[in-house]
Amino acid sequence: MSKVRIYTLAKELNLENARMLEILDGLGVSYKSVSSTIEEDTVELIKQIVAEEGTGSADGEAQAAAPAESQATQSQATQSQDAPEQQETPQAAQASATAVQTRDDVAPASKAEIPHRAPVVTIMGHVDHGKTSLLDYIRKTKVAAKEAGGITQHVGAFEAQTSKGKIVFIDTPGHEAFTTIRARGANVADIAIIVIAADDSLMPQTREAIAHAQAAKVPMIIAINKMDLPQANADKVKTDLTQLNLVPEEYGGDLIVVPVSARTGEGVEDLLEYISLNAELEDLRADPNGQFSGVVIEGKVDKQSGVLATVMVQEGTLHVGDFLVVGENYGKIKAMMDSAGGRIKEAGPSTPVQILGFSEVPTSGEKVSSAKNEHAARDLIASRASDRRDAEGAQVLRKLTLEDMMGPLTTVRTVNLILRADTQGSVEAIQGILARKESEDVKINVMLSGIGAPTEGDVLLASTAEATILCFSVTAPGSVTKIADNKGVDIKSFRIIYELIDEVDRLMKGNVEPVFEEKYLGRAEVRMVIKHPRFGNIAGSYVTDGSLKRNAKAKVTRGKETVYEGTLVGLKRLKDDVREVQTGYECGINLDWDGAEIGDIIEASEMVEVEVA
Ligand SMILES: Nc1nc2c(ncn2[C@@H]2O[C@H](COP(=O)(O)OP(=O)(O)OP(=O)(O)O)[C@@H](O)[C@H]2O)c(=O)[nH]1
Repeated sequence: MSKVRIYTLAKELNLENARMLEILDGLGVSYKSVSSTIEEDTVELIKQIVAEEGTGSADGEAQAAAPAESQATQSQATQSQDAPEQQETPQAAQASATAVQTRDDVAPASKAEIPHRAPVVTIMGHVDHGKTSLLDYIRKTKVAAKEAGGITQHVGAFEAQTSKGKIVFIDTPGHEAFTTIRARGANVADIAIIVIAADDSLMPQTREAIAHAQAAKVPMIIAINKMDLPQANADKVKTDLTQLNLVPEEYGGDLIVVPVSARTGEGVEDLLEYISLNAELEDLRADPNGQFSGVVIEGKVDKQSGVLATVMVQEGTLHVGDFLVVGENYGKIKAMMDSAGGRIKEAGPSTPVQILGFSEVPTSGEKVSSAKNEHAARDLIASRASDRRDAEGAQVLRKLTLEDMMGPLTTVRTVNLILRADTQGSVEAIQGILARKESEDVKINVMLSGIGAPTEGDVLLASTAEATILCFSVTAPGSVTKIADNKGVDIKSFRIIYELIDEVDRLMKGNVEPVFEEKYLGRAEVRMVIKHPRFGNIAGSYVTDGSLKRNAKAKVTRGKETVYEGTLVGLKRLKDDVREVQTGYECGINLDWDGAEIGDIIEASEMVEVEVA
């Protein structure tokens, strides 16, 4: 045997994988991941280094006893730049103040001292490829049976105990759950397992699942399932993956591919081991003493208990009696159950808990925070409600700031696309042309391409990744268009390839240099000020030039001085709300400001996009 896998050697020498990679980096050895193989000479060299350092086997026991601690010390130097972020929490600040005196009863202070947490894993893949069976197998073999009761109900996640520690599985398979959570800005999963049946290889939903994981930048592990079947062909799956630019390790890439069978259990231990390895490399940490934050995995109404919500604790610790705030609702935790149905009093990071105490059913993906007491919970809700109102009111204003619309001009931009066409030939032809269009400033990212009409899944992906769906010779069914409209996703269909390419040009150009110009609309003179019980002051005005439009930018001048700049939030003509009032007419103007006085001039303008050649 001449070559050895990195993680096997790490195990043999009782070294953390991270440390092993450091040594390899120091030696200038290139590798793809911890499961890459290294030459025998290198192995010998590493053994010498470890022996000289006196790390590894010699003090292996100590390391094993405190892995978080040892890794912390090793990576302290590199991680210190991350530390300020963590130190901002009051707990952490307090901890750093006391850390010098005693280390025993002190809250973690810097990232390196924050304990590791269990990885949260999601399973995605094509229908019938075995997602549920795989989850069931893991649940059956890796979840400790509860002493009392024993009936585990579906709560949306479960904790598996493996030889490498705890792994938390989101047990709603499929990418809908994944995207719904992500669509709300939360990321729960640390690792995505993409299940591919060995007798079926890559299918449309496999591609979708891969695109979802890539869009979320969540590391993937491929599980080739149904290896027990005589027609299983793992090599075909691996070759097919390379066509998506996903290259398995044994072909020289860095994609981890594990053959498994959910029926016989073959390979499942390996899969769990790879998950733990990956988690170790990701260096997942969370502070159990920090400010609590979590995400709703699932919410439902139970006939007997009432509203039940499964929350994934991401940071801090939850206790029975804590007040929780979700959106603009709050609740007090009356009881907490772990995912196996046992009652618990507290729950730390990476723990899915079922909570009784919410009055409204929270939606998956909603973020959960805690409040000291009921009063603080109400305050938080009040401030959220007011922020929301401000945001709603400011929507028009926001449209007007160039930065918001364009972002910084100097960075490389990416146009995210989902491509749908009638045949594989068309897909390839379009992709070929698009590949030649990329420039230094604008990258084109075809997140997903497929044959046939766009699906609801495409729309979900497009909405989270801000992608445009381009169709060639296929059109979206009405149900999909409706969802796209709701989510603000553009679906564009073309019958001529070059029209589609023109659209891409437009998107690329739009992304690089949209230029906005302020266009004068008209002005009005304030003739009287009317106090309105609900809307504040209304400026009774006469339009002297051009026209005024609702939602236009407004500037109020008094003599030579500009006294206000903001938005014309409402326009009335004889008590009716109107969109526009022309010269020579009287109207009531509602600004988001109450200071207008008789004689003031209100000038309206709007920002318009200028075509760039
Ligand atoms: N032979 C064999 N059959 C399997 C294996 N895993 C799953 N199956 C079978 O494949 C079928 C589909 O399995 P499921 O676990 O329901 O697949 P799924 O991906 O969860 O399907 P959906 O929930 O419908 O998306 C079932 O009949 C399983 O018994 C396996 O490893 N070997």
